[in-house]
Amino acid sequence: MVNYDPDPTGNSTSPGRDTTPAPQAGPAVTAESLTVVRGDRNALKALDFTVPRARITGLLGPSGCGKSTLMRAIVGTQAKVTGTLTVLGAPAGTPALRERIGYVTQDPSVYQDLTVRQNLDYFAAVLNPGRAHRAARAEAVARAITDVDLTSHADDLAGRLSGGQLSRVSLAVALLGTPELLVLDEPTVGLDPVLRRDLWNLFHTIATTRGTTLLVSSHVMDEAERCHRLLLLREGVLLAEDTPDDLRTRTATETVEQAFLHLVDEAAHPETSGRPHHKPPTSHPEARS
Ligand SMILES: Nc1ncnc2c1ncn2[C@@H]1O[C@H](COP(=O)(O)OP(=O)(O)OP(=O)(O)O)[C@@H](O)[C@H]1O
Repeated sequence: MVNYDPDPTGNSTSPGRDTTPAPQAGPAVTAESLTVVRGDRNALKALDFTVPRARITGLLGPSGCGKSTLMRAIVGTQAKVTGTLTVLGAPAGTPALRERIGYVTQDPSVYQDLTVRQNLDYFAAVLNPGRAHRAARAEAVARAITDVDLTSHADDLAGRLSGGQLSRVSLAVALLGTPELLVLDEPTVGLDPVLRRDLWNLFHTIATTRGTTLLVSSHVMDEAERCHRLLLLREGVLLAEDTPDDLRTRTATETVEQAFLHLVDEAAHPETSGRPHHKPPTSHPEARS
């Protein structure tokens, strides 16, 4: 443990040519020898990586590889973290970081018996209380509802929304505070292809126009193509930290999924490393669309 606060209670969405303005400062997240113990095993094993500012970094890997654990460490809710983890210039878990980070977990955290707008009004009031901020709150709520495309459901009870709609309400809550870092744990699970595309478009808009850093986890490998950078994780080990293009080039593969499988094989059989897989293997069992 070096700098982690142990008690944190306190139509294409592909990035293609990267036209995002250059980030102004150092990385949003820097990890050195980041290790997390969960139960009797290491869920994350001595990870070194950075997350650049104002970009979308995809955190990809199969179920159970440690994606949520890594996100929890970054937002400061994970116990038994060792190594160095610096977030927006401060040790992860520092209380002052809370209002600078938006975190959406896999479980929608909204009140089922309130409407979408009432939920957002409530969280806006918690973030920015007082009569003097009423107009600013109303503006923030209206913008967040538009951002996640829930205008037509604004007055529906959250308890009557679909899973995908509910997760968009959670995202809207996270957007209320205009966070510098947005950490999204599998935000597109259960969404139809149109909504997934729209959400990825939104992520790009947020990164490009607001300069927000996004860390987005997924185990759907084709979503990797929509990220500026990737962290590929397997069994708590970082297999790669690269752009999708460079990853494909260096593994001589055509898709990030093939690149992932190449790296898995390479890690298992280092003696054959350097021998690229030209032929795509059958679909990875964890990949789903
Ligand atoms: N509460 C817990 N206690 C002990 N071990 C846990 C706990 N939660 C998760 N783990 C273990 O930590 C490892 C990483 O889990 P994690 O939830 O971070 O994976 P993930 O990549 O986010 O998976 P998924 O894609 O299924 O959400 C797994 O081996 C898991 O079994």
